[in-house]
Amino acid sequence: MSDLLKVENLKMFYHTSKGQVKAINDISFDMKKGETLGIVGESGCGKTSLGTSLLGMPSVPGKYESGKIIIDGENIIELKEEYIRKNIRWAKISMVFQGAMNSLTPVYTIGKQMLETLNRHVEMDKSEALKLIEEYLGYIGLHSSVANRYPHELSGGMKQRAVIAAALFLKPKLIILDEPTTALDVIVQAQIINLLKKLKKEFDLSFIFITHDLALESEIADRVCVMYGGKIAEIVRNEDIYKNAKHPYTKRLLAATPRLKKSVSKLEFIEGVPPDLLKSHKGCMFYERCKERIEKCKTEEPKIKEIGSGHYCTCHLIS
Ligand SMILES: Nc1ncnc2c1ncn2[C@@H]1O[C@H](COP(=O)(O)OP(=O)(O)OP(=O)(O)O)[C@@H](O)[C@H]1O
Repeated sequence: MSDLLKVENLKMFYHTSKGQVKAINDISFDMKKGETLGIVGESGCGKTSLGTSLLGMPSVPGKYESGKIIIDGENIIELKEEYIRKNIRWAKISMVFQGAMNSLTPVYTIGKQMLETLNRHVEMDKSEALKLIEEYLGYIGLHSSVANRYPHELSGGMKQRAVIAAALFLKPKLIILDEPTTALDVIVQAQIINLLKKLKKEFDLSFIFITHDLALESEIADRVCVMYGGKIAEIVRNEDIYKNAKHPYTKRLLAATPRLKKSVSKLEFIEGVPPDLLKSHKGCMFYERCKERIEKCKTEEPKIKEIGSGHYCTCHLIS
């Protein structure tokens, strides 16, 4: 598989009145075409910030500090907003935002809202656009009449399908899905996961799947990227995560995840709180909460290392 995305030493900070929030702090990884990369981590570790950064639109007051985001040979960070809007966003990389299905405007029909999304990115006459919308509703398993209905007339699963369809319009290569199944019941959650798997095959897609649910990642991801405090703690192949995760934080997250196939006498939790990203940190971000820490972890920041095929870890204890 060839490279689809390469992220090198990416830093994106929010410049707030209280100081800089180091939400993305020196992150590097790459993705192959056709790959699904899961991004997991506790609330506030930078998952959404990574998604919006990759899309070329960190939310205000976020700014790229350094690094590269290379998609199809172009470094998004160096490109002008107008060029990104016309040639990259939605055309090569699109995003289903967290809670998108709940931000559908209640007073417009689904068709009108899809039409607006389409018009924002491509010039097309109305009848052509409506035909395309019908076609895409079909891909995601909804009847074309859904275009004439209002959001309150649809179930959560149907609304989520509609926002996924809008992300597909320009046939991007990579779709970032931010918590796409949160707030849906488990049956609908499974339907959406199956739909994504089907679309992936049909459209030859790659996904970045953001969630705090490790069990869900094991259903869809090829590799799982565990984030902590604006950094990558570990990237591990899905099939290895339960038997070969190495980073103390990944191991603690796994111990805190309910399992169907294995009995767990007691679900653990991770004592302490995630680091304040407004503060400067010297050593490892996980130092305060790590049960395996050594002296070096307090003062020296660990670097990310490849420790196996496609397996990366940022920990002094692992070589
Ligand atoms: N627009 C913003 N302005 C200032 N700080 C922000 C902004 N957006 C996010 N942050 C901060 O950046 C850090 C990373 O936030 P982010 O939303 O990326 O985390 P997350 O892992 O996606 O969290 P969640 O799982 O709760 O969605 C947090 O400390 C958050 O408070």
